[in-house]
Amino acid sequence: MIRAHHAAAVRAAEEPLLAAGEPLMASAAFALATHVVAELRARGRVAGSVVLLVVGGGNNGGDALFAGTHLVRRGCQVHAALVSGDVHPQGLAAARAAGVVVHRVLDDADPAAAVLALARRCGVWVDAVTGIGARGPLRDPAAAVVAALAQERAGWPQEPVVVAVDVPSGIGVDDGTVEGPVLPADVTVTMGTAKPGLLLPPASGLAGRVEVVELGLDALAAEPPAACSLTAADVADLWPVPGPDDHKYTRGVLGLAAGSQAYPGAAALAAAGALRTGLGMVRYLGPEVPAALVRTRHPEVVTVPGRVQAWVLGSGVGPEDAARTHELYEHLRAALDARQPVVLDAGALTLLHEDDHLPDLPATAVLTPHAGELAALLTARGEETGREEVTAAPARHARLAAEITGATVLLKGPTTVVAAPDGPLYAQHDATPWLATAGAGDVLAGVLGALLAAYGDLLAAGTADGGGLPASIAAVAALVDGRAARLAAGLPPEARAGVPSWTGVRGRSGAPGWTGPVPAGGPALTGVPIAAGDVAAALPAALRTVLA
Ligand SMILES: NC(=O)C1=CN([C@@H]2O[C@H](COP(=O)(O)OP(=O)(O)OC[C@H]3O[C@@H](n4cnc5c(N)ncnc54)[C@H](O)[C@@H]3O)[C@@H](O)[C@H]2O)[C@@H](O)CC1
Ligand SMILES: Nc1ncnc2c1ncn2[C@@H]1O[C@H](COP(=O)(O)OP(=O)(O)O)[C@@H](O)[C@H]1O
Ligand SMILES: [K+]
Repeated sequence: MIRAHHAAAVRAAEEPLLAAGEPLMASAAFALATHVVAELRARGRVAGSVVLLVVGGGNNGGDALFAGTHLVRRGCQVHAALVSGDVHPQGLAAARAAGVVVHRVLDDADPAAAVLALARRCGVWVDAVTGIGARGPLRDPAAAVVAALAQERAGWPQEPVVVAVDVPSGIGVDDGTVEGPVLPADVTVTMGTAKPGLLLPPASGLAGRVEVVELGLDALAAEPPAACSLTAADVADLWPVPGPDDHKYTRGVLGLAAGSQAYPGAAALAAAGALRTGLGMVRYLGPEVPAALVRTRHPEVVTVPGRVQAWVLGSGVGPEDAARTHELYEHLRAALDARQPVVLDAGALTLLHEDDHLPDLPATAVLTPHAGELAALLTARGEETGREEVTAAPARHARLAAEITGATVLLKGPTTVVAAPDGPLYAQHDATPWLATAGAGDVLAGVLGALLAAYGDLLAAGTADGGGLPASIAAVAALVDGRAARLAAGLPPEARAGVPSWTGVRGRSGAPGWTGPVPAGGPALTGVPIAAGDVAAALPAALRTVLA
């Protein structure tokens, strides 16, 4: 699990160490320099490379200035552009003494142009404008400098190498929002622990590879993270594996009330996802057209009522289908009365648009909206919200919906965000954009429902919030579903797997003095198109990569 903590928690954990005289900044700076050197070495050579430090007014800039002293010793030519009038004094003195060339760009009529002219000669840009001390989006002059660098880099996406210190300056460190200019990083070297903004979208998309520098912030180990991302090892911990005494009822029975006369396919896709996740039985309840399709495609599925341990409700049900929506309502009431976990997808989400006919939901109810559905739900419940607002701040809106309804919310999108009314946020970036295809959500609902069914008796017997278990189950479902999508698309199972491959050193045309690294190129893996059924079919292969 990658754990991320809020800025305030990091400060609190640093306090006793700083009071005891621990040289945290020296450690941070050395680690930063080591990572810059590693990036340079991976791309060619270290000595002779030209490095730009973009230095702000706090300790984040201090990290970079001290790192600069190490880089000079490794033979780099290091320039520091000071974008604040008041930078870390000891860091500045040490940098000067070591031979870092200091540029007071604020004395220039156009600081952004001055930094840009300098940057064009440098193969590595170290973004040390702000870290956890940032308040709001970047302000000028730092904002103008960062905007100019970001624009320059957009034209040369593979050069220079951008290394962000702690976080890419300008992101919402605690919530992952991006409300002003940010320079996208190739690597973020983050101090002590990850920060939520490195995991949560949209800011997570600007962080590149994240390297966590161990600073011995022991106090954080005892605290629940503010946000986290599960990894393959967490799947192995949570995935239900049958023992010798298990039978189909102990393995879990999923009640599936999905699909309709108009959208029968959703029933078959959700069943496919559930069956390949592993459970005792899928029991399908619905009209004859989808029921017949499910029986044909999946003869294992039972289509008569009976005992279940969890439900998937609503995939493939349109809000105009009043009769089917009423059936969903009856299933939901019964599930809540029996304390059974339940997935509310698509048409079942509209049941929550009014709050006077249902009790507050428990966290064992998991909502699976995409951004549009979440915006509609929030608006119906008195929080006027558009789809774009959800996309700009997914974590905040998922949490809000969880607080309003009491349920756990799995918000679908490029990064899946899971929020319960309290506890950590989960951010899973395991899939591929090829997954954005009709029916993919139905498969995911089936995967999630099957996992909840396997944990059904435990969740029904436990506390109403399931002790945070429903949120971690939802994150695991997104992870495995995302991996299956990647494998189906012909991609390696891990998203963001390691450093992109770069080799060689060449000069940058029109950039005299350029001595930095340049990527060898070669097309990135794009993968191939997939249909939702392919994702379900790839689930066993995806599980082989995590349960072996
Ligand atoms: N406390 C410590 O000794 C350690 C701190 N560390 C580093 O120090 C950083 C935190 O340092 P600080 O608390 O000094 O804060 P930062 O350096 O993150 O930010 C504070 C500076 O940014 C400016 N600033 C704030 N908001 C701004 C905005 N919106 N636009 C433009 N400028 C803005 C402030 O005026 C101030 O100069 C961490 O992110 C980490 O990089 C590490 O060296 C580990 C040890
Ligand atoms: N850009 C993207 N990158 C990766 N995954 C995506 C992206 N956009 C959507 N997804 C995923 O694709 C699936 C689409 O589900 P959904 O929108 O419910 O489709 P449907 O309702 O047709 O089944 C979800 O798992 C979602 O998280
Ligand atoms: K930074």
